[in-house]
Amino acid sequence: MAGQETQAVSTPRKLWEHPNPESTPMYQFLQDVNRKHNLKLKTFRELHAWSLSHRTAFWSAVFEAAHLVHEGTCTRVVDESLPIDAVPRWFEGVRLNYAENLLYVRDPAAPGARGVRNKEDGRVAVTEVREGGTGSGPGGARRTATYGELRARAGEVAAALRRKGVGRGDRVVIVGANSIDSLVLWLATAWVGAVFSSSSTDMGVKGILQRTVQVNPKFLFMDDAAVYNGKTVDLRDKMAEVVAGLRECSNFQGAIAIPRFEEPRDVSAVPQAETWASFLSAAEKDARPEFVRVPFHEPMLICYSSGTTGMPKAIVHSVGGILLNYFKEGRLHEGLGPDSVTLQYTTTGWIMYLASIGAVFLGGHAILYDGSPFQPDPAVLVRLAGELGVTKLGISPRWMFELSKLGIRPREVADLSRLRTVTSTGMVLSDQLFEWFYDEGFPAHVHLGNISGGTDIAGCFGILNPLEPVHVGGTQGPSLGIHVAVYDPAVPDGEPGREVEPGTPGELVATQAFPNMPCFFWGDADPSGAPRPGVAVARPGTKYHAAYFARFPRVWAHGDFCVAHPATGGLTLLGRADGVLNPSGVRFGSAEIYGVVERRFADRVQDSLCVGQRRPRDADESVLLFVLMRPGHAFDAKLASDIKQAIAADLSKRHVPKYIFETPEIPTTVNLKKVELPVKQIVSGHIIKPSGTLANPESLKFYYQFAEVEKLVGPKEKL
Ligand SMILES: CC(=O)CC(=O)O
Repeated sequence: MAGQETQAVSTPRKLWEHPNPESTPMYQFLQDVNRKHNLKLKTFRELHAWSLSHRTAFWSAVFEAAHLVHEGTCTRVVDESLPIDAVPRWFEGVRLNYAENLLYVRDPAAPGARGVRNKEDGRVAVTEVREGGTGSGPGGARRTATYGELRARAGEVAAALRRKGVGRGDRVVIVGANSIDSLVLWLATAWVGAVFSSSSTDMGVKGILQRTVQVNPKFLFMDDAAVYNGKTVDLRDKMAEVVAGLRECSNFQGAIAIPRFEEPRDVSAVPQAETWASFLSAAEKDARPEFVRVPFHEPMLICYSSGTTGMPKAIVHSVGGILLNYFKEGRLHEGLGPDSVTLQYTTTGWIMYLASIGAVFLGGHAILYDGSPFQPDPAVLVRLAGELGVTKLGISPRWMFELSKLGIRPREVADLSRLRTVTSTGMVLSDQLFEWFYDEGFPAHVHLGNISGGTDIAGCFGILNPLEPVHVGGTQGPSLGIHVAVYDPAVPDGEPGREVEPGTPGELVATQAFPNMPCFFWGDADPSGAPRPGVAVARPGTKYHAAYFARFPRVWAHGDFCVAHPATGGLTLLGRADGVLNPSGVRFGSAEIYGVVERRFADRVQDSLCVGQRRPRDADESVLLFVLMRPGHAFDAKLASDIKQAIAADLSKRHVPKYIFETPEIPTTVNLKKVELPVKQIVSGHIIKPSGTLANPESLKFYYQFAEVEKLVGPKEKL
């Protein structure tokens, strides 16, 4: 597809459709809406259109279907007259608690005043699998917790937090694994009305502090060790450095070391640190505290944008927004429920951590995996999915790519008969991986859901739905209740945007408010810190507005470049908007180039990075493509020329990069997303300060020489 030209309207290959759509929660929800509102909606698209034109009715229906444990009476669902940049409040008058909703269900008939009953005590809620604990390798571990155990443990930690003075609005941070202990801490933090924030143990100290200092936490919890890629890492030195960095935080009271193995490590040499056991012992006899139910729009979770060039944004999400949106996505779009067994591969430092534990909210069983997805071998997650009867696997295109290159066919590795859904996010899912998934990878009955959204909305703009088929390429379509549109990228910043026709690429925007917009950025709205009990929550400030509303007035610009398919209505992501390539005025996404390299050269090229170069002296933008070779394969002029020819043939001559070079390393975030923006800035002549979010900041040094690319170009275009 070329730049701003319109795509030919041919329907891509159909890969999957639901054998019995009427059995799905999405269909049942549609019928409920029809009954209640005397409507005759038939299709997902009709339901989606209604969800936009009747926002109050739609979100009320989601609220009712979710059976949220709450108190208070909703005085207004939302002021529909407010534009999205007013960041309207939702469900005013409703108070609720995140942990309570994960551990209990609403039951007005239950005895007692709270109108709730336990989620079944004996049912397994979570299974933690540490790398190596998959039945095939030594040294690993598995643990499970039932709903009863989770409730007891979270209650005990909540009591300890209360005793230490942690309450509504205080921040508690963890640097920990995707483990039961981390989940227990999250539940306990939410239990007392405090705000939770997590980072992964593989982040560098600078990255952890760039995130954590911003939110001025009362306590840091940190694992005392980690396992990754077959290695055990002692984290006590890192803990000491993080504690030292947190001393500048006025609220900070100390660190608690969580034992990652049976035997806790001695942390007596870490200043201001105590063990998990000593932290808990102080509150041993305390009664489990009452849940602190907070207003719907009050903060529950802080996550961070990757901030590949500057400080990460500390994005604050509300308790109500998270719960309601997760019900909409998990239950309606993905069909999850009490019978579900989910495995979302993620660290605690990525927004997918929320999805990783989401099954607990819906009464299901969440598998928490900690470690490399390729240890002891690349089929490990497939075997685990078969063995534990996983019904939904959440994974990334990178994982599928590696399996496809290694010739691993998941359907031949394990019994995947119980698997219903595989979701993929983190990067653009190429067309060839869609085809691989059904032709070679997974059983035909599995629903492949390409999803896209992100940390900013703790959810998705483009998502799967069971009422429409899956075709090659893109997400199936928009998420209910979110008015997604594609705007003309040629409109200058700050000027009113205009929608482009389906088939024409542009910037992904949302035009109407939705409940899972962030409440504010920490430190942006209210530098003094937390909301105080009884005081209204802070409102978004200038950084928030600059992040989303500066591009087009009164419209949320998400920073993604995408195209809506004219025939299927699917939404295909083409890359980040700030990475859009624009040589000679032709705009296209880097994902289009990656698709060709992946499709045609994956046997030799492991990965690639494509950026635009525009220095002050340049009249036009040049496109630079960097390729990372697979071990044992050499880069040469012939390969560069073959890649150029393939891009010309598959896309157009105007897509062909001006230069192709070999690179020794591609910069990525700790969540393994490759990052283009710092490289784009570097090759355009800027000196940048790498953010602590990068997994390999040193890799950026290589790219500075390309600011003077003309001096480097030899006959082979190779360094
Ligand atoms: C849902 C997502 O979009 C997750 C991410 O890649 O940030």
